[in-house]
Amino acid sequence: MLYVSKPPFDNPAPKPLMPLTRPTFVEMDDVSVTYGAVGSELALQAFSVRIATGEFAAIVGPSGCGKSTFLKLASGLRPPTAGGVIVGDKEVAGPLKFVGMAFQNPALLPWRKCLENVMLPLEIVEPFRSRKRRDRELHRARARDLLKAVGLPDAADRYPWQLSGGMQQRVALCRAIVHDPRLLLLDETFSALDAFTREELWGVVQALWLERQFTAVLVTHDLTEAVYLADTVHVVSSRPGHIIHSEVIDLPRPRDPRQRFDPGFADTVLRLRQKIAEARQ
Ligand SMILES: Nc1ncnc2c1ncn2[C@@H]1O[C@H](COP(=O)(O)OP(=O)(O)OP(=O)(O)O)[C@@H](O)[C@H]1O
Repeated sequence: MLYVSKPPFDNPAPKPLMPLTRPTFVEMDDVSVTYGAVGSELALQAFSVRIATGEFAAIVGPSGCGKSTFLKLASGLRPPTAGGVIVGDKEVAGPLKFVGMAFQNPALLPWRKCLENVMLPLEIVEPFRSRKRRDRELHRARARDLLKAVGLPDAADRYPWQLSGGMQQRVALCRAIVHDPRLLLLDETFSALDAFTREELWGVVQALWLERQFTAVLVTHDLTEAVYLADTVHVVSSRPGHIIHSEVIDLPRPRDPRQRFDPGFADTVLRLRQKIAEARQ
């Protein structure tokens, strides 16, 4: 059972802890990660977190506190040095097939048209891979439908370099979810975009998440983005990172970017900012 503080929108002070009843999907207990020789570069220490199935969680914290390291653990790209990492009821023992990832850089393959970029995971991840030849047209339709869903109906036959940065990031989001991942990891996915494009992409991600109901974890430096998108925001201490504050964001869905000007929203952002400032001291 996950215990987090209740949303504060009617009151600037955090409310007492309350239970979140959905089953846990990502669970880390007392995790440490050391890079290099033992003890030389301790990135995470005593890091514990629970993220519920279908939840949208955000991880925020000072630069270098271990946010990306957390994503490597959750995706199975890196084992913990100590402690346990359970995702989807199983101890993580290697890269997980049911994870989708989108990064700050869309990292699309420039020699492939957008449709073929979106289809890439279907060529790698089972069971799609084995059915690649037989289901080729179905896979193309799947990718094409996703491009339509994110507002890019005409991008399928264009190359990434023919699109704007925001359009490329939409294509990257399609690629991240085309294989129906149970867990979507977003590593500063919106941080290189201009303010308007970023807001548009928040809406795109929220709509995809509401429709498909995967578990999502967003790592970001943007507290407004975290409060706007997440059900729960976790604040990580400075290195070696561990969670020092967790807060439920109880705004109704679907959320509207205009809500960020509400006093309660601003109070929450300010409080999280204060927590990060304390973490840096
Ligand atoms: N491959 C590596 N080898 C050695 N040290 C590393 C490696 N990757 C990360 N680190 C160190 O581990 C710590 C945590 O890094 P990480 O990238 O997880 O932090 P972060 O919170 O995502 O940083 P930022 O907010 O700046 O992106 C940092 O001190 C970093 O220098």
